[in-house]
Amino acid sequence: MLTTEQQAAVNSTQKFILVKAGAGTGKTEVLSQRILRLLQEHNELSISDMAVITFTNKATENLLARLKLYLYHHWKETTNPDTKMRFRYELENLNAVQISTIHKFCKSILDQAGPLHYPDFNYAPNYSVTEASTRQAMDRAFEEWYLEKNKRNEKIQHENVMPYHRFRNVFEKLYHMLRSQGISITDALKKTKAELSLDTGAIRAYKKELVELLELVVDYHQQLRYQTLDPDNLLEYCYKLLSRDADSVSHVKSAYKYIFVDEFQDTSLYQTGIIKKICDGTPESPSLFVVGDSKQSIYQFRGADLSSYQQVEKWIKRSGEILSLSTNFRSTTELVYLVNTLFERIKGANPQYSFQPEPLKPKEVPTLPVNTAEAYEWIMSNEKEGRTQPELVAHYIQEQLEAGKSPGEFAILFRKNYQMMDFFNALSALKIPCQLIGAGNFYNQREIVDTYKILNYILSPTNTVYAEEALETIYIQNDKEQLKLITEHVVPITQKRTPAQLLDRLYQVTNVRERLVTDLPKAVANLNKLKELTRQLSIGENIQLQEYTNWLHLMIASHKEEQESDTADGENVDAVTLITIHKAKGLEYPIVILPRLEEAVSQTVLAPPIIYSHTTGLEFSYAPYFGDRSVRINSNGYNTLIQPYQDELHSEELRVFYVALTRAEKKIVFVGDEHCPKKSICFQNWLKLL
Ligand SMILES: Nc1ncnc2c1ncn2[C@@H]1O[C@H](COP(=O)(O)OP(=O)(O)OP(=O)(O)O)[C@@H](O)[C@H]1O
Repeated sequence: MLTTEQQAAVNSTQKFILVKAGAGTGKTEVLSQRILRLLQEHNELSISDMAVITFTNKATENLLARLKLYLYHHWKETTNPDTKMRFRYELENLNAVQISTIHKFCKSILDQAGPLHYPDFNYAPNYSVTEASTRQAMDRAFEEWYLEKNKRNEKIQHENVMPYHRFRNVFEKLYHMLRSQGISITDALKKTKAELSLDTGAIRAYKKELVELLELVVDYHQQLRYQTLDPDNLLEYCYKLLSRDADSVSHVKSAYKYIFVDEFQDTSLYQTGIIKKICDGTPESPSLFVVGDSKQSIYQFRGADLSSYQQVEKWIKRSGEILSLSTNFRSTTELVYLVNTLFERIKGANPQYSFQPEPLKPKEVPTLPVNTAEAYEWIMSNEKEGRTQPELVAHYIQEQLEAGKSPGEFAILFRKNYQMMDFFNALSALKIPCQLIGAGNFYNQREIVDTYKILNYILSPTNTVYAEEALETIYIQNDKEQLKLITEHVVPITQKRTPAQLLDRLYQVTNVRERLVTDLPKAVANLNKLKELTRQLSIGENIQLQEYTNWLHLMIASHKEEQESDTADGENVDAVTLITIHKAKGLEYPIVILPRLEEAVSQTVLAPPIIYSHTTGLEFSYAPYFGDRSVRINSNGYNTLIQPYQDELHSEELRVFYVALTRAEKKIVFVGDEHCPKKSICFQNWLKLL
């Protein structure tokens, strides 16, 4: 039974509606019920008159399943033959209607309008969507720029602070960040150039190089984009198209009478722009129904922008209706109180974080004092002494299964993709049925990511960050002697061997395959596969280790989150689910296990060499590559930017943590380590506030 608040959202007759509410309060539920109500009340309406935008492929599946169920029930219950026929038709059409991610929605608009030829954006009739064009543009720009510098005998300032491959890496991240956040690169260049005239000496030289490279990359990317668009382009182009081409706007308006957006807190600047172009308040404008929770905005790295969400909120406040829901239907009273108390305290201790705790109401009013300790338990590892988290968790689940629980009740939620494999292997070793969601991609397996880390070390053995990262890998397993072997036997031959030969050498020197083959045969198979892929990659191309490492990085990064379909993921099987917190958004599980709570955001993420200021453009902080790395060269604006930047990163971590905790229906199992440093900003230390 819907609550009064929920009914208000389902039945509101306003044209623009925002439902703003915390986790588990039924936002997706009211969105689905509203669709059903509209179909029931308007005989002429079909679900194909609606566009439903979700955030991930997983969320699309989830919503489709709910709609299918409601349509089916209505079809079954109705006695009116016309209605029966209509609902049967709707059910059959459900898979063909526009229920999709924003990327697919934009693609459908571009496909309908294209091919197009504007001076700053165009695309071929048969364009494909891939990440490859960014890499190609980057390759060409770097190659050309370095050549040109050499030809003119000009010194490259960045060589003082980082080797070629690292510079490329840093630059690629910068370019991706600017584009995914919808920052106009023309503006970024203009602002940086304006500051450049105020800078002097080395700072000016560094900035000048960044500007030169950015201009080149943009130029090449523009040329390549005719045939291949990347996911960021889809949103950018769709926005530009709708801003300039009134016919395209009219076409979308006539195609849809209703637009629904789930998880609107993860909207980006472009997405907001697209929605506002379509739902512009004119009589032909489709109605808009959006649901969101600012506490669950966790896709900043892909361009999610809370200020865009807040703008839409203001706009809907003026032209429509804002509704809220307060009862959490997902979790037990103890869990609801736990979440309320914990986030209130974390925010109290860290007022600088952009996170507004809003207490949730439990579905049943408690009569006795609520004991939040019943909502969770702890598992403490001691990784240093070999009491590892994957093993402890696997044994915990085994005991629970012996006590009568079923595997399908458990979900292990991870902060990072690469953390999953060890747990999967530990569960498999105990023959516990388990399914990995969305991590079935080769390049994100731990052994491949570890190979990338080792290659970074081989390329820059004096870099302490790389050395630390290398120690943690499956190659080294914190054995400094192993690292020494690599330094002595692999580092000196980097120039003389192909990447495939170097991998072979690395495997031999570290004995990695022999050490892993019994416990992790799949990891060994993957390492062999990587070597074969590498061999094929170098055939016909004289590829150097630096380029190879860049390529590997791109493979890992571009498969990072769900850009591509992940519909092959198993549904409704009685198995323990292993999934990232990001992918679990919108989903729910009886018992949630949260491992690796002691892991903090890495220093490389917390202090990136280049960041962007909306007033002064690109700002940087570099440590000299040779010599004393503690003496940094910072551009004028970097120091004032970095603290708010880090606060924002930690705010996002807090939101990720909120999403994780609110997935649970009955219980949460926290998994931390006895050696978690007291001062580290991590989930484990936040939990001490309980
Ligand atoms: N009125 C209700 N009565 C019983 N159960 C409900 C009611 N409303 C929602 N639920 C259930 O509560 C759970 C959470 O609902 P839903 O997933 O729609 O919440 P949400 O606000 O979208 O959550 P999140 O923000 O975490 O994605 C679901 O299992 C849903 O079926």
